[in-house]
Amino acid sequence: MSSADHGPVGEPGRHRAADPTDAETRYVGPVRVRREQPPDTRQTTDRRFLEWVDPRDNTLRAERTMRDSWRVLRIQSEFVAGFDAMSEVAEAVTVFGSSRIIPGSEEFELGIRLGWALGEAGYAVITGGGPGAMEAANRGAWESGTKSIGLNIELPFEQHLNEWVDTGMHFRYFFVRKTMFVKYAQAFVCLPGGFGTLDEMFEALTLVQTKKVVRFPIVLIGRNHWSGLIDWMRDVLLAKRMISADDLDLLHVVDEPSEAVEIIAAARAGRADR
Ligand SMILES: CC(C)=CCNc1ncnc2c1ncn2[C@@H]1O[C@H](COP(=O)(O)O)[C@@H](O)[C@H]1O
Repeated sequence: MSSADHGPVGEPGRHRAADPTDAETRYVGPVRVRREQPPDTRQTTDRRFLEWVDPRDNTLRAERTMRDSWRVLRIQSEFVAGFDAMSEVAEAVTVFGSSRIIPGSEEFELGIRLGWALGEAGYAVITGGGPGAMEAANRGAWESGTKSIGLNIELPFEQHLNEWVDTGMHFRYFFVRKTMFVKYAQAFVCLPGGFGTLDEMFEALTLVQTKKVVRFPIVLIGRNHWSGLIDWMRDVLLAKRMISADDLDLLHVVDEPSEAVEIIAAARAGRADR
């Protein structure tokens, strides 16, 4: 190869990464990218997808139309890869919970015990694959010997699948990943958590309330953490008739993993009686 293939010899900066092991590597979906300008780490696929474009600007509008068409294919491929990866999952429970709790804390231990109890009862455990409660539940699942699944998401900062995942996927689109959480699980268990956990809990709740999924228990573990929210639902939402009394029964609040497993097993028995 001539030096012309590499650009002018001696041009400042051109040959700095001569040792290929020095080049930084990142993944854009299935594509490995090296030797580039640092990516704008705030730019995730979801963010670009949801970004507003002024349709009165003809150039931008034409670009958006083309980009969105390609995007549909990428979204499709993410669904296909997800369906393939999950096709052998039999009975499973999805566990949500704070990404911020730390190993050694009481809540982390609770997550481990939950993953373990679900595994012992014969369920695979699905989580968001990240740190905190997700890692704890995956760890308990792994240690029990059951399938330990992590469905990770691209976020504006670097993401790792926790080390206790045996089947892992990395999604670019939030809504594709959310479909997987519901489609392959027979129940949701929420450990204490923040906005992400609440989002996942309310999504499940509306799916059950509108009967998009049936006989699908949603168990909240940690009375201390959840009781204020339940009280607010009763005192405000129910009092104003924005929900009905049965809607409150869709949430089971418990303290112990074994109670969660009992509720899930009872729903399984109900499904078997159908
Ligand atoms: C240290 C840190 C913030 C890492 C974030 N890394 C994450 N990786 C994977 N899933 C996540 C992450 N953060 C939030 N989630 C999703 O949102 C929920 C937790 O959100 P939160 O921490 O409660 O609001 C999890 O159940 C998970 O499905």
